[in-house]
Amino acid sequence: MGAESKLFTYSDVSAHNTSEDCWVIINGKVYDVTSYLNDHPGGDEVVLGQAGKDASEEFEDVGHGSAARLMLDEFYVGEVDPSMKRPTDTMDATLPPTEDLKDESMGYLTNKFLYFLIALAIIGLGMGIHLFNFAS
Ligand code: HEM
Repeated sequence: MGAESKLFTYSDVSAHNTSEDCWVIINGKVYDVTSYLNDHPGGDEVVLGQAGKDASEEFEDVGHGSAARLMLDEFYVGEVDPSMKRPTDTMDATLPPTEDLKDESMGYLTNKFLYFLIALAIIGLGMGIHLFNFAS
């Protein structure tokens, strides 16, 4: 532990996603729970559903007691590289540009409508002058 902890990226961990090789991330720590799958009181399926992923929320939601928390040490293999962003964070980060694009296309349409109005006004003005000349 400590300074010697091994650092993994999210994609390193995601490669361990089977019942023969099952890693999960809980609160920034990486655990190899392969040997525990069959003994898990909540069943192997729920843990396998989180294999290779960040299971922090699921682990906390269940309200695991101190027995479960103490047990985690046994399976500890390292930490998630703190410089890495969670994949979901990266996905969220792509949302604003998509919104920007939408805004831009809206702006483009609004501009077209403005040009159309200006053209109408010029034609209207031309016709007005024409009619005025006729009248006088
Ligand atoms: C990966 C490390 C995990 C360990 C070491 C672990 C350990 C345990 C232990 C010891 C219990 C018995 C109750 C307690 O002490 O709190 C338990 C229950 C349970 N666990 Fe986990 N668990 C892990 C992950 C998960 C995950 C990721 C989920 C859900 C996605 C999960 C779902 C459950 C459920 C639903 C129960 C309740 C079972 C019941 O009371 O019938 N566990 N777990």
